[in-house]
Amino acid sequence: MTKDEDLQMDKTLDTAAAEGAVYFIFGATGDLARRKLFPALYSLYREGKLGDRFAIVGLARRPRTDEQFRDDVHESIREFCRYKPAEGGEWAAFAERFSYHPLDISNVDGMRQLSETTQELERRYEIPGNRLFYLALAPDLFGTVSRTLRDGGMLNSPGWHRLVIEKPFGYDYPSAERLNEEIRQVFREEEVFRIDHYLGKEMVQNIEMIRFANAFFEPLWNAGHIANVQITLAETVGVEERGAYYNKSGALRDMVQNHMLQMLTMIAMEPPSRLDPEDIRDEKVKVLRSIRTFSSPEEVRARVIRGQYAEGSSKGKPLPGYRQEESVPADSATETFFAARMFVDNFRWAGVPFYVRTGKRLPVKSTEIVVEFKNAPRNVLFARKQELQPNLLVIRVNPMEGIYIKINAKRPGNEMTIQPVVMEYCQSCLVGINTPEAYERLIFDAGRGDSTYFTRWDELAAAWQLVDPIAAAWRNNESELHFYPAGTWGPEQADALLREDGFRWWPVNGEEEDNVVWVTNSKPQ
Ligand SMILES: NC(=O)C1=CN([C@@H]2O[C@H](COP(=O)(O)OP(=O)(O)OC[C@H]3O[C@@H](n4cnc5c(N)ncnc54)[C@H](OP(=O)(O)O)[C@@H]3O)[C@@H](O)[C@H]2O)C=CC1
Ligand SMILES: O=C1O[C@H](COP(=O)(O)O)[C@@H](O)[C@H](O)[C@H]1O
Repeated sequence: MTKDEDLQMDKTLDTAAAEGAVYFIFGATGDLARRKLFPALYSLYREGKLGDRFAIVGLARRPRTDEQFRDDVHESIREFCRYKPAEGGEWAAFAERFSYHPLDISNVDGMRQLSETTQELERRYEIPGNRLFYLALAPDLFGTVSRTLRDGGMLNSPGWHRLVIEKPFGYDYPSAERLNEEIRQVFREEEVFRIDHYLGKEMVQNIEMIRFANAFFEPLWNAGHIANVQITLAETVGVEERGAYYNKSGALRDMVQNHMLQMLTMIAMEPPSRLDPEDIRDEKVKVLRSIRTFSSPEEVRARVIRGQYAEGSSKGKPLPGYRQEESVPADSATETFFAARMFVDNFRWAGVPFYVRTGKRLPVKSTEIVVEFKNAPRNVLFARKQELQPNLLVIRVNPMEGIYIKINAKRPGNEMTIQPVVMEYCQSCLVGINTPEAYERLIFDAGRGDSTYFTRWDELAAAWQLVDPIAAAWRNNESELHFYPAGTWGPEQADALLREDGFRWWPVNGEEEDNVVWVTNSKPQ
C-alpha cells in the first residue's frame, strides 16, 4: 500500500466514526442481539469506532422500558463482551444512547412513530440521517420489515440507509430468490449487507494477505503444485435447544452453503485487480460458478457423505444421539455431519480436490484450512526409502488463530534422515484471544459502507444452486445417512473419501504426529 492509500484508509476509518448513524436492532430481545450484537457495539464504542454521533434503537414486540432495555444490554455485555462494562458515569454515557421501541414489524403506524422519535435522536446527537437497520429476525420477516420501513417513512431521511440481514437467506434457491425480490423492491443491492460471520473472522480475512503478500505462496498456488485442499469446521456442541431451526436446516444449509463455500472461494479465487469490494466479490462468484455441480444422485453418492451423531461420549461424559435430543423428532434424517470432495473446474485448479467437512459433536472445536502441496521429486531420498511427508500450509481460523507451515528438514546427526518440522505463527498466543469478534468487524464495515466481507446476491444464488441438488438427492433417499458416535470424527466413509484418492485428513488443532518438531511462539492448545 502506498503512503497515500494508507492515509486514505485512515481517513475511511475516521469518516465512519465521525459521520455518525442510528443503528436499529430489530429482534432486540432475541438471542443474537444478546450474545453477539450488543457486545459488538460496546467493543466498537470502547475502541472509539462508533464516534460521538450515534444512537442505538432496540425493537421487538414485547414491552420494555428504556431502563429495562439498558439493564438487558448491561447484562449481555457483562456476560459476552470482551470488554467488561465500565462503571458509573462512563457506562451511563454509553447506555443513554440506547432506547427501546416496542413494535410489531408489520405495523406501519408504529413505524411512523419510530420515524418521529428517530428524528429527535438525530437532532440530539447531530446525526445526519444515516440509518442502519440490522434484522436479527426470522428471515420470513425480512420482506415485511423492508416494506414497513419504506411505508412508515423510515427511508426518507437525508443520509444513507443500509439493511444488514442474517442468515439463513432462504431455504433453497427459489425461496432465496423470492426473498431477494421482496427486499429489492425496497433496497438497492448496494444497500443490502448479507452477513456470513465467517467472513468477519480475522483469519478468513487474512487468507488474502497470506496468498497475495507472500512471494513464495502465490507462484505455487495452482494445480501444478497443490495436491489438495482440506477445509474442516468441527464443533463439539450438539444441536441442544436449536432443534426447531436446525432440524430443517442440517449441516448442508447451516454451514456448507455459506461458511464452508465462502472459505473455499477465498482460497480459490483469482487475485482481484483492485482491492475494491466489487472486484473481490466478482472473483469469488467466478469460483462458485466454477465448482463442479452435483448433477446426478450418483454424483452425490460418490462425492458427498452425510452423517448424524448417535449416542457417544466426550472426555468420559456420555452424550445423547441427535434423535434423543429434546428438540428433535425421534426419526429425524437431518444430517449433523457433511463431507464432500469438490472440484473447481478452472485453469488454476484443474483436478485438485477440495475436501470440506463439518459436523456437530466432533472431538474438538476447530476450524482449519490445510493446503497440501505436491511432493518434491523423490530422487535421492527415495533411494534411501524414507517417507517424505508433504509440505502443508495450515490456516487456523477458529478458536485458535494463526498459520503454520510444515516442511522437511534434516535430522541433526550423521545420517541423511528427514525430520518433519512445523513452524507456527500462533497469532492468538501473541495478541491474546481478545481480538475483535467477527460481528464487530462486520457492523463496523456496514457502518462505513464497506461490503467486501458481505455476501452479494449472485454469490448466494450460485451457492444455493450448488447445494440444492445435494439436498434433493437426500430428500429422495438416494444416498445413505451414516451414523457416528458423538465425540468422534464422523462416519468412516468420510475418511474413505480421501483414501480413494490416496490422501487422508490431516489432524487439526495442533494434534500433529509425534515425530514432528514444532517451532512456535507458543505450544498449540
Ligand atoms: N442466535 C444466533 O446465534 C444466530 C442467529 N442467526 C439468525 O439471526 C436471526 C435472529 O436469531 P435469534 O436472535 O436467535 O432469534 P430469537 O428467536 O432469539 O429472536 C427473534 C427476535 O425477533 C423478535 N420478533 C419476532 N417476531 C417479531 C415481530 N413480528 N415484530 C417485531 N419483532 C419480532 C423477537 O422479539 P419479540 O418476541 O419480543 O417480538 C426476538 O427479539 C435469525 O435469522 C437467525 O437465523 C444467525 C446466526 C447465529
Ligand atoms: O452460523 C453458525 O455458526 C456456528 C459456528 O460458528 P463459530 O463461529 O462458533 O465457529 C454454528 O454453531 C451454528 O450452527 C451456525 O448456525
